[in-house]
Order: sequence, then structure tokens, then C-alpha cells
Amino acid sequence: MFIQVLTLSIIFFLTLPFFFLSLIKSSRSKKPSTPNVLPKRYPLIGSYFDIKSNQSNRLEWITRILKNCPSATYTLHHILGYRQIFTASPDNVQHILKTRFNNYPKGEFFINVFFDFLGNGIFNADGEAWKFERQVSSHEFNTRSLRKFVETVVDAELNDRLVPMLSGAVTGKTVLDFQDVLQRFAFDNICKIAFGYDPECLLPSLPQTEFADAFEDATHLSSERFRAPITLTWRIKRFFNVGSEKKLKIAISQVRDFAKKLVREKKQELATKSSLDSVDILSRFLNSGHSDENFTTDIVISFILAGRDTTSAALTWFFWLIHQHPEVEKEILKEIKEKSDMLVFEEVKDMAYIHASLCESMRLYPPVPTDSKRAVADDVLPDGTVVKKGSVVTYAPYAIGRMENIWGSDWEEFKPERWLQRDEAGKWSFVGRDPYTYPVFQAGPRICLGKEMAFLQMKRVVAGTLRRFKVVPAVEEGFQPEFVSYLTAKMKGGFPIKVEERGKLD
Ligand code: HEM
Repeated sequence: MFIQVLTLSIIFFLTLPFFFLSLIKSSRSKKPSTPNVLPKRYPLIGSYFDIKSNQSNRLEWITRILKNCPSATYTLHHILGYRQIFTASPDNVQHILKTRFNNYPKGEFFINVFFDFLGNGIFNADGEAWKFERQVSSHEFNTRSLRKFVETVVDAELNDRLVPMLSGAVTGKTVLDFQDVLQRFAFDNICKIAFGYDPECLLPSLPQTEFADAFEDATHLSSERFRAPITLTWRIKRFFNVGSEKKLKIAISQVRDFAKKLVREKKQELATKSSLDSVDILSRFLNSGHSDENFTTDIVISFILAGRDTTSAALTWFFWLIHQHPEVEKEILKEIKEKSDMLVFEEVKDMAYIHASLCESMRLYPPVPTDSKRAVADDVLPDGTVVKKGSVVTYAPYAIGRMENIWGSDWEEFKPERWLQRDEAGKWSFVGRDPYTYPVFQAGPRICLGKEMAFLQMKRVVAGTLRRFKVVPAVEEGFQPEFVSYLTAKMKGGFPIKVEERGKLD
């Protein structure tokens, strides 16, 4: 706090004369004022005051601004001339993620902010390091691996852990935090598929998971660095090891200790096994000659981040929306009833209505609501926005999902049908949108590697849960959950539910 006040005071006194000058100038100005939704901007400090006052509702604030800009793109001016361009324009998204991919890496700024937590893991790498990690990991996402994932890992976690836990909640009439349960589910899943290790997080006792808490803190506090109005603040705090940086250091060291333990155990296992027996991602990296402990630890952390918080966030919002829309739930149940009790891989793939409902839910509540790149060289976006070398360019799936010109005047409504068409026999088929209009999984060369895996897992969980149970939010009448976003999104305070047994589907 002291450091933040000190930094601010210095900047404040340096910029005071410019501030008053601009006030006088704007009060004399005859020009019509900009709509008050756009931030006020001053010399040197840019829109510091608006940025600061909207820090806690940043996503909504940015969305409101983008909705009020003709090309859904806005350049936000931070302190000392540093610019950040926000966009919700599909053409601009395509330009950044595909057409001029090489001009928009994650960049030094992002990598430095997250380096202590993610190191050189795939989420925090550019250039050759990224290419190598992507190439090695991609083998784990072929059809054979995906089939194995659904038929062994997901089904076992569902039938042996999730369903018994929901049954227990019916019998005991207990309230569960479904967000926590789904995170545990996803964590067990990703550890099994990526490292061949079962952390047994989703047990009836809901074991205290020090690691999960530390992971949560590390994600939250690292992304706070990214949002800090003044970058210098966290660097000074880190130097003196005080405040949030002290907490972050402790959380990161717990996360890294856990990940290192996984790497060491895997190395021992590989020493006694043929390399052909080990088909998880970690084994692939270790077998490819990359046994450096820090590097493999980074890989483990990135995959946990990729696999744990994304699908659980998506499912949390999905189950909330389903309860608000009984007509959608009814249609989902119809689809479930058409399939066998123990779904096989092809049946999971084929569930078009559930697929559409998940897409629709992630349109409104994307697990990764914004994503940033840094311009290597000067550029101009398709809408004419000038990008200066070094500017941060952020595309916002959350805002794109709320654009009337893309989704129509009913954009606020949860309507899976906007992703579907019926054939003459009345069977639904899924109609996707291009990945720039729906960049929930990113797009272009860095599109999410786990997209298909995520859908298979989520569809299996939805079918396995709703076939037997009704998920009822345990909240007061009129309650509205709050969407919060760190690196990935969350429902603030968790998602309390009661579970009811459903009679046989008729
Ligand atoms: C609903 C679920 C998911 C969503 C919405 C999602 C979304 C995303 C997004 C937006 C990115 C780009 C992040 C960035 O570069 O900053 C990404 C990257 C990635 N995702 Fe996912 N993801 C999901 C599930 C998964 C799962 C289950 C895995 C499995 C391990 C996975 C693996 C990855 C990997 C490895 C990358 C890095 C790709 C690269 O940089 O080349 N994701 N994902």
C-alpha cells in the first residue's frame, strides 16, 4: 500500500500542471463532449482515474465502451503514454490471431508478468519454445487419445466419483459448491490425461487441497499484476517481498513444489518402463530429451491451468443457465434419452443440442473472457485503428458475445437454437460460427489444443449428470451470480446447489 501511494504521489505531482491545463482547456472547448461512457483522458496519466475506478468491474466497463464504439475497438491510454487496444471486432480478431500472427505474440510484457508462475510453459511461451511445446503436446490430442480419454478417464471419474457424490447429496440433502466439485473433477481428469497421475481430489470427503488453494492464489495474484494501473508497483513490492507479492511468492512455491514432485515421480517411473508404455504429455516431453526439471515443471503448471479452470468454469455457468431455462433442459433430456445409458464415444460426439447449449453458454460466459497480445511492429487494424509498436492488443470474447450486430437484438437471451438447424426428420444438427466471431477457444495457429477434448468431457458430464439428477441452485429468489475474471473466469463465491434425483426419463 505504502509503495503504491508513494509511486502514485510522484506521478501525481509531476502531472498536476498538465492536469489543470487540460481541465481549463476542456471547460473552454466548444466541441460536443464524447458520450460519457468513454473514459476521460489527461496528458501523461491517460485515463488513470477511470481505469482505477473501474478496476473491480473491468470486464463490464470495457464491454460497455466497445459497444459504444463504431468498430467495437477502443484505444485505452494508461499512464505515461502506454496504450492498450481493446477489440470486439471479428475482422480485427482475425487480423491479430491469423493474418498478422507473427506481429502479435504474447510478448515480453505478458511473459514477464506471468513468468514467476508459468515460467516457459506453453501458455507463456512465444517463438521456437512455443512451437516445440505445441508440436510435442499435439500428439496427445489425436482421435485415439481422445477416445481413450472419454472411455477410460472421464467415464471412470464420472461413474466412480461424480455420480456417487451427487447421489450422496440427494440422500443427505446437502448443499454442494458445484463450482468446487467441477474443478476437482477437471483437476483429476487433466492430471490423469496429462501426467498419468490421479490426485484423487474428487472424493466424498472433499479433501482439503492445499495445492488447489495455492493454484487459485497464484492465478488470481498474477493476473492482478497484469491489471495494475501502474506496473512499477508490483515490481517494487516483489523486490521488497511485501503485500500481495509476498503472498504470491508463497503460493507459487507451493504450486511448483507439487509440480516438481510429479515430474520426479514420472522420471522414476520412466526409468523402469518402456517409453511405449507411457503415453501422457509429461512422458512425451521427458522422452523427447527435455528432462530439465524447471522446464518440465513449467509444462505441468500450464496444463493444469489449461485443463482445470476452463471446463469447470464453462460447466458451472452452463448448469446455472439450464436451471433458468427449463425449456432447454427439456430438449437436452430428449437428446440424452435417445442415446444409450452408457454412452460410447460416437454418441458423445453426436449430441448436437448439448453441444449447442454449451457453445451458447460460453458465448455469454467465456472461460477466458479476454486475451492479450503485444505488437512487435507498427501496424493498422482492418478498421483503421493505428497500432504502435509495443502496444498491447486485447481481444475480448466476453464483449464479442454481447454485440448486437453479431448476435441480433436478442443477444442477451440464452438460445441454443441459434447454433442449430433441424432437418426434415426433426433431427438437430450443429451450425458453427467462424472462430473469429466466436474466439472462445482463441483462433489461428494458437487455437486451443484441448478444444475437442473439452467438449467431449463437458458433454459427457452434462449427459451423465442430467440423466439422473436435477441440479437446483441453493440461492435466494432473485439472486444473480457474479462473473469474475482472473486468467480464467469464475462464479464469485462459488455455486451452491441442491441435487434432486430425477425419475426415469420417459
Ligand atoms: C471450455 C474449455 C476450454 C476453453 C474455453 C479453452 C480456451 C483456450 C484459450 C482461449 C486458449 C488461448 C490462451 C492463450 O494463448 O492465452 C487456450 C489455449 C490452450 N488450451 Fe484451452 N481451453 C479449454 C480447455 C482446454 C483443455 C481441457 C485443454 C487440455 C489440456 C486445453 C489445452 C490448451 C492448450 C495446451 C493451450 C495452449 C495452446 C497454444 O498456445 O498453442 N484447453 N485454450
